[in-house]
Amino acid sequence: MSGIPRPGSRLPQSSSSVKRPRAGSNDENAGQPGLLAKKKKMDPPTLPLKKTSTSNLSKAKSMMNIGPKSKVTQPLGTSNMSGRATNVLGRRPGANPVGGNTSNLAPRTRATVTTNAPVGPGPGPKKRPAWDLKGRLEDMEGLFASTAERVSTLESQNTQLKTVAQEKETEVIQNSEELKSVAEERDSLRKQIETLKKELSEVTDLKECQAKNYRTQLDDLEFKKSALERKLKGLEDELNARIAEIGSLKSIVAQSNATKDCLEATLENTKRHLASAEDKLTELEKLASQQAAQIDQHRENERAFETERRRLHNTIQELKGNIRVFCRVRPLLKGEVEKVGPNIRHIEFVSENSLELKRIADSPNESIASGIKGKNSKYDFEFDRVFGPNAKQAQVFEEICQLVQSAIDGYNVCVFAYGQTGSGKTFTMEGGEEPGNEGMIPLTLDMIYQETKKLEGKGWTYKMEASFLEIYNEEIRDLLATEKNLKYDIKLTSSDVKGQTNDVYVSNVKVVEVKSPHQVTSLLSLAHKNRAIAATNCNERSSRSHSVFQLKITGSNSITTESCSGTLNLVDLAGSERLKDSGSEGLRLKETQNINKSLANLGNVIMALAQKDSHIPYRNSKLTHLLQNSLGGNSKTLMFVNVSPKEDSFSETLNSLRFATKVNQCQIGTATKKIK
Ligand SMILES: Nc1ncnc2c1ncn2[C@@H]1O[C@H](COP(=O)(O)OP(=O)(O)OP(=O)(O)O)[C@@H](O)[C@H]1O
Repeated sequence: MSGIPRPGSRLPQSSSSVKRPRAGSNDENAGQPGLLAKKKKMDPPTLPLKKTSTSNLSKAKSMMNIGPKSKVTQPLGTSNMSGRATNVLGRRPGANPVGGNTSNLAPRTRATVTTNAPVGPGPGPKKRPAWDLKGRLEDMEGLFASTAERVSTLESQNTQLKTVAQEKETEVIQNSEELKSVAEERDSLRKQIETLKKELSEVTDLKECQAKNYRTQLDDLEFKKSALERKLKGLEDELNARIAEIGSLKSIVAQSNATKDCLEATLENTKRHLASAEDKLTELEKLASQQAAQIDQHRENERAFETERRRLHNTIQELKGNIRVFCRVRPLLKGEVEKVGPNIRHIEFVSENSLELKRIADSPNESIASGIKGKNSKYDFEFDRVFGPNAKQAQVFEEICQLVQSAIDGYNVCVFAYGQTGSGKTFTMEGGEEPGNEGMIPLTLDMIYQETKKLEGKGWTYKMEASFLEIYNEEIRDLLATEKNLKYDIKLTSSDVKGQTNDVYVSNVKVVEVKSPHQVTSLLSLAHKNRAIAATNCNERSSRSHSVFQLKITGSNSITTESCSGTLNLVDLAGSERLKDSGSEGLRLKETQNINKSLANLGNVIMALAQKDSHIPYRNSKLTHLLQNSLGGNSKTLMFVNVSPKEDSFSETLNSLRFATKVNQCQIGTATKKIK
């Protein structure tokens, strides 16, 4: 900056003391390189001006001869060196500018002159005496002339200075404008700084907020990272396991490859064998077709053998007699053993088909029935088979299975169980409750199923239809009935084209097709239930009625076109005790009379058949009427005579055995097979 002080600023001590702003100083322009640069551009013309101004001032001083010892209190054109605020021309603010008005200057100069103060440099002219007016005038004129000269010089200097001042003023104006623009710029910069600070604080807040978010996110990410690390660990473990698995699989693959090679070799070998086997197969097929023809021939023969077997079987049965009698003595029951001991003293089992009934002298409670010999008397009986108390159900069934075979072959078969109450009839026919004690009915069904299954291979198909009846007081009841109050009548139906009335059937009776042997169990339990409903005591009821289980077996052969039909009757007769011994009266008397009548009629029918009577009294009782087709020429009959082992039943046992003997002595014609 030039030596011209800014308005309001301190006047510098000397030109040399004028401080230039340095970069990095505290001057307000410091740090504004743009402005400094501007100033630097402006400075070069200012610096010479300063020198010029200083030298001009010195010149002016010397021209005015103003020295330090001058008594002029306000020397013109000098600067106030005391440091008080003056303008560049040494004037104080408000003083007249130097050279601005010479008329103002003159009086002052004159005033100065009047003070006789030495003017100009040097020792000055010698003081003239007061009287030397001329000299003093000359001095005054010389002084005036020099003063005028100096005034003109000063005026020219003043003009110069004015120019300079104008320039400076212009410069000052420029500078002040510049300064203003700089200040404005500074203000705007300050505003910008404020704005920036505000923005900075906002940004800082934002950053903090973001940082917080980032920290939260970082925490989340840390958590996820640890979770992922754990997962990674798990995956690594799994990977290791997989790698191990792959290793083992590789070894398996290697083994498999080895096996595959081996198998391929085997395959090749097998192919060779196959080729030879195919050749053999062709031979075998030839052989097989030959054998198939042979098998057909064998089957044909077998069917012929089967027919022949049936014929021979029937012949054997005929030879054995169409009525056969088996005697079965049941074991002593637990309570009976406790009373009389384990031994059956009065029955001796002589052989497989004979027994001896002895009257024991000390036998308790035994009344002597009519026709019974005295004490210690013996009665021998012979039957087709005698079973002792140890005979098992299966053993008994073995003997009757021939008859069951006959029923399958198309014969009508009738199996009776005859004997006094409690002698074991129901046990024999239906069986006991324990497994292995199944009676003739379930065992028969089992056998029929097995046999018909075998016969399927020979072209036979069979159908089994069962019904279960009870004859109580000469009335028929259906033990399988699901409906009540139905009327049951015995009827005959024509079974052939000639219109002969052969088949006996009961109206309204329920006929159930039996498709499995197990079904018989449910049929037997239904029959028991229906019996229990009919009487408060089932056992009592069962001993007072005849029960008839009928199984109609029909078969047809698709190869031979044969067909057959047989009916198997398994009859559990009512107790055969004598009327006078039972002491019956009322309903019981009627029951006993009916039982005895029907049993007697059964005997009569058998006798009539044996004697070949023209009239067979089937219709005299419901039982014989119902069994008409199963008693006679075209049927086979087996009677079980069941015997109680109790000594006090001696008379009843004797009667039963006598009745059975009579039946056993009968020869009832020749059985005929119902084959179409
Ligand atoms: N062979 C046997 N082995 C073992 N127990 C038998 C045998 N026979 C019969 N019983 C038993 O003797 C008792 C009488 O038999 P069951 O009821 O069969 O006689 P029942 O002649 O049918 O009599 P009811 O005329 O009263 O019907 C039953 O408890 C039965 O279990």
